[in-house]
Amino acid sequence: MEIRHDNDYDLYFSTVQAAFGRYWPESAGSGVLGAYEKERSLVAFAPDGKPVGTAAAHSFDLTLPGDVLVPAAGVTAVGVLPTHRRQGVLRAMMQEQLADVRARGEFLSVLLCSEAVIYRRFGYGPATYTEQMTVERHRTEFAAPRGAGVETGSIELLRRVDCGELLEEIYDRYRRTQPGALSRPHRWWALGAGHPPTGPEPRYLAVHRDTGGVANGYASYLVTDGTLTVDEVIAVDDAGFTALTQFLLGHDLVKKIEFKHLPPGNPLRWQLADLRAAEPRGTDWLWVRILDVPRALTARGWFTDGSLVLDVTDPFLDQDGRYLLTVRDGKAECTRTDLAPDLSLDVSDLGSVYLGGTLPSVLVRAGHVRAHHGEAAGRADLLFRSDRAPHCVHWF
Ligand SMILES: CC(=O)SCCNC(=O)CCNC(=O)[C@H](O)C(C)(C)COP(=O)(O)OP(=O)(O)OC[C@H]1O[C@@H](n2cnc3c(N)ncnc32)[C@H](O)[C@@H]1OP(=O)(O)O
Repeated sequence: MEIRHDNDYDLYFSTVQAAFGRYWPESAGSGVLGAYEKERSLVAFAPDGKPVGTAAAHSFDLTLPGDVLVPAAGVTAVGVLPTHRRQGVLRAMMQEQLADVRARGEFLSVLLCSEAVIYRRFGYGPATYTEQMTVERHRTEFAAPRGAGVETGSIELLRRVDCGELLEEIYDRYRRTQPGALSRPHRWWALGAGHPPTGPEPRYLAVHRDTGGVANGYASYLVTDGTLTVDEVIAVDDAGFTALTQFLLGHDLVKKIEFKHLPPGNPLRWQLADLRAAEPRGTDWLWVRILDVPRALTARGWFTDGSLVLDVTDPFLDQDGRYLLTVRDGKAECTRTDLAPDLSLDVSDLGSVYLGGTLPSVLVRAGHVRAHHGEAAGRADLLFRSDRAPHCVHWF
């Protein structure tokens, strides 16, 4: 099998379509597939020269805990023709792609997976989670606010087509302080790539402005058949989030409001008079693959002093290693060590805990991670925590 880089769009696009068995309406050069980066598109060819698989990557910035922005490969469009599955095509493409990511100097790769059983073997672990929430209109009464978050700004209603670059600017401010968020390059907005509100589908946009008139949040929504569906609520602070959710929940002539993407730990349920009116349903979202343990661990911000010895296995890249992680005053050092380990874990589990969205102790209790003494899991929980729950709304 041969894997070629730098493929023409038509070859790449037609192979992705065949692998997924779909005809997407988007024509060449538009939508999420149009956002492809030629030099990062891989196509696998069978010995007879037929293209049988694809894997591509977008160049994103990922926000780490501590408001640190780092480049990350956003893996996408992975597919193998149904006639050539379970013959190692994906495995070969993953090897090639991770080597390419590393050659570019990136130490993180991220993806959204179609099935949760595929990517752990390649070193990816679920690292951010997202919540859906449905609230019936007649149960949307807010509890009387007492403290912070009381809103005095304003909301303007716009159509998607009238927003210009306003959403892009708000999103960019928001994602810089939200761990787990990905950049949405300008090209994506221009191409209408990704899910609403990036895409061209008709949407209403509630844009929030603070008391000084500065736009600092938006919510994208549409009403169909009595349901108001909210694609995303993006706000740079809690006051904006509260004002936008209050606006959406107060919409007349709808039976229910469905939030598709809320960050774990958001305050909405607690703001309703009826706590049970909004039961969250969670799912995994962004999966993280660490390619260079010391670089990854020293890049993020830390919030508790301490140290841990981590025995990390990485069978896919054949690069096991034992590391001493020492955190002082928000900064980490990470060096190879021969000291006895506190935790033994696969690199996919390190990816899961990296952004602070998965507790190491849960992975210990699940039997994924081995704790070598009674204090190890608790110490890891404290150390890996983030300043806020990681969340990613970007679809790619
Ligand atoms: C980031 C994204 O783009 S997510 C989108 C992923 N793509 C899809 O879901 C499209 C439909 N599916 C496909 O195209 C293919 O089935 C793929 C890409 C998922 C797998 O491609 P294949 O070439 O068949 O995988 P390959 O033969 O290399 O298998 C590698 C390993 O993964 C396992 N595996 C692959 N796909 C699956 C699956 N869907 N479920 C469970 N195990 C799987 C194989 O059994 C094999 O296991 P092993 O490590 O024990 O040997």
